[in-house]
Amino acid sequence: MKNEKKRRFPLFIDLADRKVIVIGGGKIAERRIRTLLSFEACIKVIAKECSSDISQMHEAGMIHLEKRAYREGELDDDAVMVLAITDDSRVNESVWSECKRKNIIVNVASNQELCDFFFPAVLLQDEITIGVCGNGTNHSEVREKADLLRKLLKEKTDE
Ligand SMILES: C[C@@]1(CC(=O)O)c2cc3[nH]c(cc4nc(cc5[nH]c(cc(n2)[C@H]1CCC(=O)O)[C@@](C)(CC(=O)O)[C@@H]5CCC(=O)O)C(CC(=O)O)=C4CCC(=O)O)c(CCC(=O)O)c3CC(=O)O
Ligand SMILES: NC(=O)C1=CN([C@@H]2O[C@H](COP(=O)(O)OP(=O)(O)OC[C@H]3O[C@@H](n4cnc5c(N)ncnc54)[C@H](O)[C@@H]3O)[C@@H](O)[C@H]2O)C=CC1
Repeated sequence: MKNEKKRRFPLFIDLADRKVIVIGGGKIAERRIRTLLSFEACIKVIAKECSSDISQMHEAGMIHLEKRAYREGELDDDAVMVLAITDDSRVNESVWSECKRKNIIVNVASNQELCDFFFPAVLLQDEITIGVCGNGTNHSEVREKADLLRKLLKEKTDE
């Protein structure tokens, strides 16, 4: 089966108080940090520049932010996962190499081949968590389906 046709198996992990490192502080990083905060992860962000919302999260004590470039070799061994989300694919690839050496699970937003796991669209309702993920061929469709499910769940709750 060709790689792009492969289905991805959903795993549900306890992230409470566990260290997740995010390299990059732009649009995608912000969206994913918001999601991770719902799971009480201990989030460390390393980014040259970052969105004002990410700065505010740091000031409010919700995350730990280091505003600087990623330094090869710096990733903490006790991280449960690392997200490489800079707009420089070479930087993302060097984050990937370090994670491989240190056996840390890594997601590289710019390269599906370098993802140990994929970041799903996440829907939360009471005690239920729903993760939506495609096979990597149509990201917009994943977003549309997730939004449709969000709408349906909201309608059910409002009934
Ligand atoms: C494979 C995956 C790997 C990973 O885990 O990173 C990946 C990869 C890539 N996405 C790209 C683009 C877009 N992604 C979105 C949206 C989402 N993408 C998400 C996940 C994933 N994206 C992983 C599994 C996805 C799957 O199953 O298909 C979601 C679910 C979660 C999240 O991101 O939070 C989120 C919906 C969130 C929600 O609704 O809640 C949109 C639409 C939008 O933003 O409106 C666009 C623009 C439209 C387009 O380009 O199609 C690019 C090209 C980048 C470039 O060209 O620079 C790559 C790189 C590549 O394909 O190699
Ligand atoms: N998987 C997905 O859903 C999607 C993935 N992407 C990928 O994610 C990447 C990031 O997208 P956006 O967040 O929109 O980009 P952006 O331009 O908003 O943010 C990039 C961030 O990377 C930081 N950065 C750059 N070099 C750095 C370094 N050496 N060390 C630390 N931080 C550094 C910048 O300071 C900035 O905070 C895109 O280039 C693309 O490859 C883009 C769209 C969707």
